[in-house]
Amino acid sequence: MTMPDATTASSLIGRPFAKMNGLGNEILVVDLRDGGSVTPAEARALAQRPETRFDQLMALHPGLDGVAAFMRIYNADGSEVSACGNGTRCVAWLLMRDAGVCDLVLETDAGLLLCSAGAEPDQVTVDMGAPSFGWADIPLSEAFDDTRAIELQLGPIDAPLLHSPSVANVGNPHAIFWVDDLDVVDLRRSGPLLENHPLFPERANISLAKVTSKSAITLKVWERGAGLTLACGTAACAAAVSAARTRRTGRDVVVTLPGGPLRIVWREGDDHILMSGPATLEHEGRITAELLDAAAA
Ligand SMILES: N[C@H](CCC[C@H](N)C(=O)O)C(=O)O
Repeated sequence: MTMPDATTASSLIGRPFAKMNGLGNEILVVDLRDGGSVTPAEARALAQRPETRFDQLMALHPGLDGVAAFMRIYNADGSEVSACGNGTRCVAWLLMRDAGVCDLVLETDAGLLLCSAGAEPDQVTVDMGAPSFGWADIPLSEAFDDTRAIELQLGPIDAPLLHSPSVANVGNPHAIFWVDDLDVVDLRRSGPLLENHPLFPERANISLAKVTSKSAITLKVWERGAGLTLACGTAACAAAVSAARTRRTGRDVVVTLPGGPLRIVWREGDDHILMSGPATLEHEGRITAELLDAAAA
């Protein structure tokens, strides 16, 4: 009798998946509400396959009563995180399609996320909850009283290329550098240095943000655990609230990323962040041992 190897014994075999994207941010949704779980090695294997390639994997598990699903979120490097804005829009779009409803609630470690269908068939709005700005909430390894501009710079001490980022936690940690030119540095080189800077004990998502009006920001993002992506929903949220906190913009902005625009409203009153944008289905399928066999490598 041959012993099953890791792939044939995987709880993922046969589970349905949907390959989607949110403004080009590649998302793989795997439905495990009937059981199963994802290991970091399995996530890394699926991230490499053309059929299932992703920046983030959204694993759906049974949620509390009234919740459509509990989401566990994995970056392409296999690290598990607590928020993914584009991925949440994709999951909401898929589950609203399957249930024939116009709104639902999703749950993550970071809390409950109210999702609703937008005016256009591919548009979804997610209430991402309220941001945190305390240095220990980001988290940072040093105390800063004012997290609208912390002491961090890149480049010559007397003429830094990047400096004084705003930081915010919107379910995950973000550092937003304000620039006049989104190409002032090559994020493929400076992104990993900043993502892994000792100031960020849980690493961080790194953005270059250019304010173009009181209601418009353009953004480039180096994502923690995924690298350069075409879009990052939580970075758009972090940039929007940071721009408002520093009086660079109002609280209702369009954030344009390389993959396209997101509308972010930082609501007065409860300080919840409402993120609106598209969710696109590419194809659906089921997980096979072949798709996972890189995990055994
Ligand atoms: N890389 C992020 C998770 C995904 C964020 C992004 N894809 C989004 O749409 O929010 C992190 O490690 O916190």
